[in-house]
Amino acid sequence: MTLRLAGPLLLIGAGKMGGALLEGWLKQGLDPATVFIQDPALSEAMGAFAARHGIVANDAPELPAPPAVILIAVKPNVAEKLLPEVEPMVGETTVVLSIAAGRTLESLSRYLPDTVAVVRAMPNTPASVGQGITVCIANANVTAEQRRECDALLSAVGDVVWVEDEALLDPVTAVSGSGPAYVFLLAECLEQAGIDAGLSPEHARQLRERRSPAGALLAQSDEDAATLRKNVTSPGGTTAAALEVLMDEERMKTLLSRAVAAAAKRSRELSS
Ligand SMILES: NC(=O)C1=CN([C@@H]2O[C@H](COP(=O)(O)OP(=O)(O)OC[C@H]3O[C@@H](n4cnc5c(N)ncnc54)[C@H](OP(=O)(O)O)[C@@H]3O)[C@@H](O)[C@H]2O)C=CC1
Ligand SMILES: O=C(O)[C@@H]1CCC=N1
Repeated sequence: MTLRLAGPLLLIGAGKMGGALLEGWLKQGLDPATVFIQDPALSEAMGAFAARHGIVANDAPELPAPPAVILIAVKPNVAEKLLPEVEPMVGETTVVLSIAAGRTLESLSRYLPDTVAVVRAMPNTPASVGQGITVCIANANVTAEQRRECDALLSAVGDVVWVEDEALLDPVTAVSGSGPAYVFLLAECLEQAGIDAGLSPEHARQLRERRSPAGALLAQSDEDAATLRKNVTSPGGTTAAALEVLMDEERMKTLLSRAVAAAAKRSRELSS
């Protein structure tokens, strides 16, 4: 189904995540004429992307009507400073949708009138290929229609989960928001390890590029990750030798637990 909103979409901050979402929405048929980008420091690539699609992008785009959705996709510290500027753009039916890590509903609402509808969401960059996951929470002003619009936008680029407990957003940020970076780090490390083991950089890269089907298998299989891992591991074989290094004394598990705990802690710090 083609993605449509009841009014314009104002994207404030078209960087890596805002850009990834926009790419996903256009792929899902969102009319670029309804999208406006406000970003004083648009990258050359995003500027060219916007121009190619005929999207108005500057530091103060003129909108034909109050926006249905104002998407705040700037860094968390910028989001806070920006909110007083956002206030005059909010129309009667506008919902302010923020993806800023750690920015709570309370801190987002602080600079807006009490009646403004605000949704806090945590997406991830696989949204650009329609395979993201976003976890959201709405404040009490969000109407069923506004929730439907946010849901439509976010489900156009992947799965959407609504929660009632805002504290969940910290571990969600640590696992799914930041999670793609851990997978990319693994890919980087594997590529380098291949080179260290004697592969040419070209071969190591080629083999890395072929690894994404493992993600597809994990997504499509009825088996859990541990079973899929065991399916690769022949007793006494090569995988077992590698996993002994990674899993000895729960090394990998401990390292990832520490990494996720550090990210969740940082998310909580950003809210204060
Ligand atoms: N990247 C990710 O995977 C995810 C990011 N997020 C959240 O999304 C938000 C954006 O992150 P990300 O896309 O990575 O960051 P980026 O820095 O890539 O994007 C932010 C963009 O906003 C611009 N900007 C700065 N000030 C303003 C302003 N006053 N008005 C409008 N635009 C402005 C930035 O310019 P400049 O570069 O000059 O500062 C940049 O182009 C963050 O709050 C982050 O927590 C959430 C989930 C995942
Ligand atoms: O690194 C960050 O703070 C943001 C939030 C999740 C992914 N990127």
